[in-house]
Amino acid sequence: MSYDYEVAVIGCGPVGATALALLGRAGISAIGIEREAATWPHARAVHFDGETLRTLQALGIGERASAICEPMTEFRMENEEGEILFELPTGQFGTQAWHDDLMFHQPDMEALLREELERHPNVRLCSGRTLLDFTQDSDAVRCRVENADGATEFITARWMIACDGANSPVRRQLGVETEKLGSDDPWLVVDGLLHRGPGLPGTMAFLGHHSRPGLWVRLPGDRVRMEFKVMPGDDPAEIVTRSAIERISRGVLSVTNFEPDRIAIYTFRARVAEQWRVGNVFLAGDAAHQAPPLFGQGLCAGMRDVANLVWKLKAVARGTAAPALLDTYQSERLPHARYWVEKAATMAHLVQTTDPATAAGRDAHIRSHPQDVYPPLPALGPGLHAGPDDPNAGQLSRQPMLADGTRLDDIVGARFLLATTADLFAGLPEDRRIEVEANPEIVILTNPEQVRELLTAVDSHAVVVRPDRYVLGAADTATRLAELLTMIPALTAAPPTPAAPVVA
Ligand SMILES: O=C(O)CCc1cccc(O)c1
Repeated sequence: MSYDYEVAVIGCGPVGATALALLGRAGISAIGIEREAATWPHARAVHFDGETLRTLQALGIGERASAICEPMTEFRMENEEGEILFELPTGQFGTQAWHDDLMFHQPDMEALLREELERHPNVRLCSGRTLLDFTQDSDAVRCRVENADGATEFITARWMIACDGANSPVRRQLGVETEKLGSDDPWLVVDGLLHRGPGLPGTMAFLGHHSRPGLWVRLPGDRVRMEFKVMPGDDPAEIVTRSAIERISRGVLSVTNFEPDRIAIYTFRARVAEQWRVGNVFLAGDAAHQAPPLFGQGLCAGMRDVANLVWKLKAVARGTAAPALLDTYQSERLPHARYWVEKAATMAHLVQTTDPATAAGRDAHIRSHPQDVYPPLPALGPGLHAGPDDPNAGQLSRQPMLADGTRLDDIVGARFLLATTADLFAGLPEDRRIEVEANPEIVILTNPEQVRELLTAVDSHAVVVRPDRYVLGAADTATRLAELLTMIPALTAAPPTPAAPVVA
């Protein structure tokens, strides 16, 4: 079977563009089909975590992305009376060798991603084209696409990644249902420039005001975002006026000091698609999961989706892994994303209570359990790792920053990493050692400066990390390490069988 491209990416917002850029780096031929002729001029997402920066680093744009972000400096929650219920430390370089929390203006970030796409001749972004429908068989997906001039054409691809948003036409055509995890609540989102006036302190505040719950977010430059719960009795036409915004922001966004560029009512939703893979079609980003913006994980989760998927597509396309590896996309990513959707829905429920007695109970609980506020990072669901018996398996690995300022991923690239003590590696059977050393998909590091932090984190003498930076497993004996290595597809895959794509 021949096809025009190995991958068709439907929808090229930040998640789709990242998928295309990762495919570009991986040398996989891909087309992006984007309905809009130009990128949206307004922000939707505003927050990346350190893991996302690591994905951008893998694209070679980590520093440039970081330069257009502002680190979060303070994250707190206050109640109706202005009492601070929790304040989380922010602003530090974390385990990913980037700031843990970074705020950005989405149009700037999308421009950077699109610029990156230009560098890859194997990927092509087609804007102003709409996927009308598609069919698939076991070999390929056939897309019927409408061009800007109204003409239709057919594009075939071995796989499709649908990054086509919360309303995902692809998900609908597949008949995939979504699981609802919280209530649907209308909120007013206000974005703009705060030219004069201090705004609220810090970068991120959950305003647990039972009279009108809200969020405060400071963005790079003069940009700010505030979100307010729409209350019973609000007049939808009045609530979006500048004087209403001055009133409900308690004067923070006043008519004279604040210039809005987006005022919209949107619905906080918590949803997870029940199936993320149907044949050769994969759902990613908002097509697969939607969370209220508490914890700012919506886009981060979408970036994780495509970071998880693309290295697997490459391995299967190049014959270094069996096609069954692609089944681990849903099994690993769905529970992980669901965790964040559930946590965000729970936090949204707590923040937006409008009953004073319930709010008082919430405040008392947070005062006595401040450590419960920020959820610990989840592990991947079952898949290509040694969990659940190995507590490190399926967890995000750390990224050491070396003494000369090099980030370790820049040495590892998009490969498996075996970080180990020299002694443990020497204990492997010789034929296994030679095989691992000869495999171009695996980097072996034994230099103590490079591996110390990784080994300390897993409290072991060896750790295997996947190309998406998740831990495959840790080992303390040569026998266990040899077992772990058998899980690396490139060491066990059958010989390649893929048909060569015909690049249009
Ligand atoms: O309101 C938004 O869109 C994001 C809010 C946000 C950003 C970063 C961290 C966080 O907890 C919430």
